[in-house]
Amino acid sequence: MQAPCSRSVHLGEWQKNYFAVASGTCTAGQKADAYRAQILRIQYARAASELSPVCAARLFKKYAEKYSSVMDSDNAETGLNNYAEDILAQARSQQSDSDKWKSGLSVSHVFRMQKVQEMMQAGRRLRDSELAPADASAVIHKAAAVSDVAQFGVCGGSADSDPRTDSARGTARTQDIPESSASLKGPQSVQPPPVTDTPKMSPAVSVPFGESVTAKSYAKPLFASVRKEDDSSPKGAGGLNVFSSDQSRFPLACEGPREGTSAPYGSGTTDAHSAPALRTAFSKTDDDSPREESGLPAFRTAREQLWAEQRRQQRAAQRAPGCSHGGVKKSLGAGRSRGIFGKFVPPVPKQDGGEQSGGVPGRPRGAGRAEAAHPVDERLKNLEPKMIELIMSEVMDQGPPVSWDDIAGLEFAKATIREVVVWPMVRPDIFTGLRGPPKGILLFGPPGTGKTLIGKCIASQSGATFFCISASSLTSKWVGEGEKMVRALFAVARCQQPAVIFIDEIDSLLSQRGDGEHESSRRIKTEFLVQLDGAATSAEDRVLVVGATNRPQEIDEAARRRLAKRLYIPLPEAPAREQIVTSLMSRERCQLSAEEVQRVVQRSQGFSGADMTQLCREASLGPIRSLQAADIATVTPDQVRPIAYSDFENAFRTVRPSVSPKDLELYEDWNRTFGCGQ
Ligand SMILES: Nc1ncnc2c1ncn2[C@@H]1O[C@H](COP(=O)(O)OP(=O)(O)OP(=O)(O)O)[C@@H](O)[C@H]1O
Ligand SMILES: [Mg+2]
Repeated sequence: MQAPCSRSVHLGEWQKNYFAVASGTCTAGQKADAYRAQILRIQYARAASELSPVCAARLFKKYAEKYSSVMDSDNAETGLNNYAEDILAQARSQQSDSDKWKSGLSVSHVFRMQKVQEMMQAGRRLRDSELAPADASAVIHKAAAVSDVAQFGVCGGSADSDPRTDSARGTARTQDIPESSASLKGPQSVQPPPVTDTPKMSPAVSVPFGESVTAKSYAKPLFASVRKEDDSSPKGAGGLNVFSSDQSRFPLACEGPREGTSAPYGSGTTDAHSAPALRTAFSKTDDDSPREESGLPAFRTAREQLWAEQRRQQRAAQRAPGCSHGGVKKSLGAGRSRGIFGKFVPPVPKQDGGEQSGGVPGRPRGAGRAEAAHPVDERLKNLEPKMIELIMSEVMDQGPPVSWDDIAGLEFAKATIREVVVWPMVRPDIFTGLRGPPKGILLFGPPGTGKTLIGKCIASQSGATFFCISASSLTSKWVGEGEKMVRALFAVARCQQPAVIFIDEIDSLLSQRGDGEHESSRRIKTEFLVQLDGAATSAEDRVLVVGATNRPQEIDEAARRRLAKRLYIPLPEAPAREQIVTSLMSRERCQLSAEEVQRVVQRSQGFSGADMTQLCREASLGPIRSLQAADIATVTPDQVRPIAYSDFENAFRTVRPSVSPKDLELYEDWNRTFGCGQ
């Protein structure tokens, strides 16, 4: 035994199996285990394209023969002499490679079986009297796996011999059998009986599982013209495990086409083992099940069964070119409904609607125009449908609308965004040439100042198709697919234009390139820059990228250049803080006077918008905290007192500004250096 071409694959297992078999101490069952494991490994390696078809075919043939020689051998010491069907059934139910071979047979229980006892007696009678035919009508059931009977030389035993001791002598004992009872020998040592109508008893022949079969039916010629003798024993003829080593006795077999040469793993030169000639006596069926010409199912060896299954798999693989050989093709996305050869479903629903249109649920607001009948865009044809679906369902905006008034302060930023985003979308005919909108905007500033809020507002107000994606999800959520995702994102956006792609935390996507950078994130960044550069877009494309970050200094200079409009989103000024407090308190029961509101605004100098929101939350809990714990369960909302200034005073004790003056200085520096503000 030798390792397959790809030595790195399962090398340890190969070696283990090799030593197990070569040691000479392992049993036939262990050998069968080892060979079977090798065959499986060859199949796996082939399916994973780790082996060439030629190499796989050669190895498969080799190990199939070895396996078969153990399976089909009637030698008690070197073979299992089991039935092919049973062996394969057990092989199929194997859970994993490490499962050990477990034969359904055991010496102890087989010889206790009544029918086996009857057969043994019949065999002894036969031997003693050298008589023929007759009366032995041993009925064998599935549980009686008879092959071992022959293996243990039952036929050759004397009346008083112990079958267990006989078994040790095995084949040698069978040589004592007189010629007249040649058919009683085990498989491969049996000569086909002459065609005769005289039924002969052959108690030791192998019988298929299932139907009860009278022994007399086994004396019939096997692979020539088989006559069904008894309707009550339909499998009688098919159950014979009789093979001749001298196949010239079967002219049909030799003259028929040599199927072995067309077998997928055939090497072109076939011998009696690799291309079982007897099979040619079978009329071929679609499923490769050998059937006798009488139409009855025929016996086939483990080797034949393996060949047939290989052929079937091969044909199935040819019918479905997307499938790998005998394996499961890995695909992107767990719940993928279509394979790569599945019908392409355009992301843009056609007007006639329906499933076939490829309509994607969860259409966003502001994408109405895109629903007009678009032909399938050429630019989407190279993209994976899964990616497109992901973008349509997960990336496109969903959520409550945000208006410009909901954003306190930030007047310059809001005006700029209106100019850059909204107007060009309303009047694309005016915003052309030099007046054309920038391809990218960067919103930068301390945390919690409303950058994401602005993104949501753009989504609601721009009327453009809005794509919102967190850069971190590109690098973590769609691991390994981020690059494709970026490409798909821009392609879909171009098809749905005017479109705005909002990328939150863009610094994690476009951070400075460095040595320690992960390969996948470097690829994502490169792809993003290519797309952002407009290399893949035309000048008329109305796709705007809006990035938001609170770490602008980490952004790669190449990316910075492409995000031409860089807007500083600062901490809210006093009027903005007042607006936030007033807006939030207007939704609650609050008794703050105008003067108290001003006091709150003054005390909250240096707070971000998010800090202001947190302050108001904390203050709103004041009335609840003043309740007795026991009252919480029974109090009605009306009984909760309004929010008072004292609650804000308490809140100031716990809520502090989240942005330090030092950090603020950095932002302002960066704004002075790279910002586009006043
Ligand atoms: N200008 C603002 N007007 C009204 N509310 C604001 C404003 N700025 C921040 N907020 C409040 O703070 C919350 C957080 O704001 P947002 O998520 O937009 O901050 P951000 O700038 O994106 O922060 P980060 O940089 O940490 O992502 C908002 O949900 C909102 O309640
Ligand atoms: Mg944010």
